[in-house]
Amino acid sequence: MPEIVLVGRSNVGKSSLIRAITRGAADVRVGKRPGVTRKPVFHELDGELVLVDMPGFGFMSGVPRRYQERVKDLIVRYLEEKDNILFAIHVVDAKALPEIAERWERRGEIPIDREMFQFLNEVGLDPIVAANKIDKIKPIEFEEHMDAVAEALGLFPPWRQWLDTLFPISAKTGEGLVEFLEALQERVRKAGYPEFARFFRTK
Ligand SMILES: Nc1nc2c(ncn2[C@@H]2O[C@H](COP(=O)(O)OP(=O)(O)OP(=O)(O)O)[C@@H](O)[C@H]2O)c(=O)[nH]1
Ligand SMILES: [Mg+2]
Repeated sequence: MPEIVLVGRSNVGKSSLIRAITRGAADVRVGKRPGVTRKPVFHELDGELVLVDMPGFGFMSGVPRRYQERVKDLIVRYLEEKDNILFAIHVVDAKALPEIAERWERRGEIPIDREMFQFLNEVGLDPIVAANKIDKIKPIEFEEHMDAVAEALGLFPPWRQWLDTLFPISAKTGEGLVEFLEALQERVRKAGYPEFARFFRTK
């Protein structure tokens, strides 16, 4: 069965986003603590398309580094080996990402989200980015903040150059959800499955 895979750091809202885009049709566990989703979770839509909720990668407080490494390896191997993935949804915490990326860069490291985003592009998974939790960003800071989100992913600002790739959204308030659903419809059509657009109806 064709798959759409959701990847992202722990606690960014991957499970919440699945719940939002399927409007409760998928039974999804959402957690207060990072690391709630520990294995890929498969949500079948009408026995035709699978949404795959991957475990979160990156730092999680209270979780051994060994485990974090294993999760990252599992995700990379999964994405490399499967040939039925239509595209990937890369979920980021739009509020937290700029500061996290800056911390990595100050240490002379490549931010893990930039690395993942590049990897998804390299393996041809045509990633679409859900910049989640925008309800936590002050409206007056929104444009500048989204530029920083783009930059953290290695996309040159202004972020509005990337309107077909980067989608500000809140799984909590539903802001940006319609635009994101429309983009998913477009993506499944482009991938050769126009009939799957019905899974992403805007109402
Ligand atoms: N304010 C706000 N909180 C959100 C949003 N989306 C998710 N959350 C909260 O963020 C926390 C993590 O959400 P999950 O959906 O479990 O995140 P996840 O990416 O699946 O996490 P893992 O399974 O640990 O990788 C929960 O407390 C959610 O309620 C959002 O758009 N805005
Ligand atoms: Mg989860």
